[in-house]
Amino acid sequence: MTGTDAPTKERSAVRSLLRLWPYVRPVRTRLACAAFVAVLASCLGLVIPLVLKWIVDGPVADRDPGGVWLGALYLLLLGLTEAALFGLRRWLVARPLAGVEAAMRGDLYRHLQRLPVAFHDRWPSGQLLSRGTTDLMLLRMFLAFPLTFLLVNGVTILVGFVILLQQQWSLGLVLLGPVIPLVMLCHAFESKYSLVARRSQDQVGDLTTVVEESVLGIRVIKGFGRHRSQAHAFRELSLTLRGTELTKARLLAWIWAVITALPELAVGAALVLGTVQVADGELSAGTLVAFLSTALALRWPVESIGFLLAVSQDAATATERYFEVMDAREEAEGDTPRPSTQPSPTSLTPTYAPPPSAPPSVPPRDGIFFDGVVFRYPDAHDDAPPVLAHIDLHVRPGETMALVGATGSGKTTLTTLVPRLHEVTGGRITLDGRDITSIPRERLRELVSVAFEEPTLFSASVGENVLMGAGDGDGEAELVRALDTAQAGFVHRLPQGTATQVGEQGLSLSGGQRQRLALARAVVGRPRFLVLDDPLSALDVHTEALVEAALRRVLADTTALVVAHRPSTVLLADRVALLSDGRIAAVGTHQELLHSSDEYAWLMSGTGDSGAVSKKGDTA
Ligand SMILES: Nc1ncnc2c1ncn2[C@@H]1O[C@H](COP(=O)(O)OP(=O)(O)OP(=O)(O)O)[C@@H](O)[C@H]1O
Repeated sequence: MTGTDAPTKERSAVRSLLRLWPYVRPVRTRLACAAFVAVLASCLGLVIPLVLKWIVDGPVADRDPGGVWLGALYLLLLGLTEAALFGLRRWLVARPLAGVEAAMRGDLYRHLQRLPVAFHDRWPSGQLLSRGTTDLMLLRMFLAFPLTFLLVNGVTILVGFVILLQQQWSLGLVLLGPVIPLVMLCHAFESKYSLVARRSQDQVGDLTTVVEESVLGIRVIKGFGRHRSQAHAFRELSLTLRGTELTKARLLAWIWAVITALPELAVGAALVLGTVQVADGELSAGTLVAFLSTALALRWPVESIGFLLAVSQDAATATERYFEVMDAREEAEGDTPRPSTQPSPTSLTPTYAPPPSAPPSVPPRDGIFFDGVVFRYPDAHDDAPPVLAHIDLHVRPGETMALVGATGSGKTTLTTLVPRLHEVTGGRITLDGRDITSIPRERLRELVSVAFEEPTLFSASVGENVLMGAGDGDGEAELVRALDTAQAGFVHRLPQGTATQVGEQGLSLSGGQRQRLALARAVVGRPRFLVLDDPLSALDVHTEALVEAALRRVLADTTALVVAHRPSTVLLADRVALLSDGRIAAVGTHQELLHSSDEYAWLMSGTGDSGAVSKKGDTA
């Protein structure tokens, strides 16, 4: 989701904001108290003109200095009480609302961790970041200020008009004149502003994505001298955002001007009419002073409505964006369709029909068993053939199977299906005879350990990074063994050994060092099944040979599927499977395949053109 595919139709701000109720519910008493205190403070402000009327018509008219001093004292007390009440309101809301924001952020983070990989493939990370930061901050501000003040100002305006009509109903009616045009204009403003608010918040997300990519890819940018083009992309987006913000400001200026001007005109008309009435002796001077003071006291509550509506729209948009992520379905245990017996949603319409996958008729076997596995990425085009068209493969218990295939043939994709990072579209995978969809995910991911070609390290110590793959009881001894297997002895030469912090994505380590730590993480828990995606690609031949020797010992009691590009990695394996055109084209030992498969021989020789060979239609 980016700014470009944001909803463009009108939506109800109130309905969006009501979705916040479950988070606001626990602090509702405090919020209600704060609102009550604010209404009290605001209405106290309306008593000030009445005291003024008493001073003008009483002590001033009677030339009584003592009375004037008493009036001034009342005014001072009223002002101080009003200020104290507003302070109390702020104290009442500050802590609970920080809690609401933290709870929402916590839920968002937890949910993001549980969303399937397919979701993260689709969503730019900047969009997710901006929802967890800017949008939630907007919501906290909305709950702290505009929500209360929409209520407070509404009540103040209502009470104010009752006082005005009581003081002099004809002048009060003059002030009520602009209400209907103002309501219509506010409605028009809201519908326009909501669209621009959505656009602006999505653009903040896009901008965050560019900044994040620029920081993470700083080496590529510098290496290719791409600062200018990257800066240009950033400037373009930031200018677009600036344009959107200016549109927001223009709309706000327009509604603010209208909301200020119309009541001012009405107050002007009431002043003229009131002066005539005082001159005719129909109205006391004190009443006119009180009337105009009340009208002026209502200026801020009326004028702020434009601003409050705008902030409420921003908050409604932020709520909508927050729940777009929260509504995405998490990885659930038993929700996997059984595509081998039912058609998948995508397979109902495509013009390309994958070969019919036979129902899983073969009895489940021990080890890792791929039975007629079909896979298509959820966002793939309907016409595109599935990445994996029909995979039948059996990795026997304790066996190490190398997976070889041309670039883009689907090797990585196949490895992600075993720990259910993606769900199969058809067929099934069993581990020791048990369908992986019937194994609780947490258990499945304890059974299956993975290491990917692109190793990710977290901002934590080396030890913590490696032990992420360990069971609860594993400690120092397991860590040392895993580091030894992965030939990661270099960590002992780091400044604080295994306690050394490695930076974001392990930036302070070399590619090969990071790969060895990722490998150590994969083997530390002595997993029953191991899935390695070309785990030795960044190592020099000598280190690779050492890692292989150590891995062979680990792999002896583990069932492993290892993606391999190089003969040296293939030699780790008992057998090799060749993946071609979405199927397993051949299975055998390295030597057997070298003789029986041209494509395999070509892939291992590292020369020639893959397309030419793969078109030869190698068979098993
Ligand atoms: N998240 C994704 N969404 C859609 N298509 C994808 C996605 N990831 C990979 N693909 C496509 O699936 C195909 C197989 O990709 P995969 O990464 O599995 O190949 P591979 O055999 O591991 O390649 P390599 O040897 O280069 O690592 C490619 O055509 C790729 O474009």
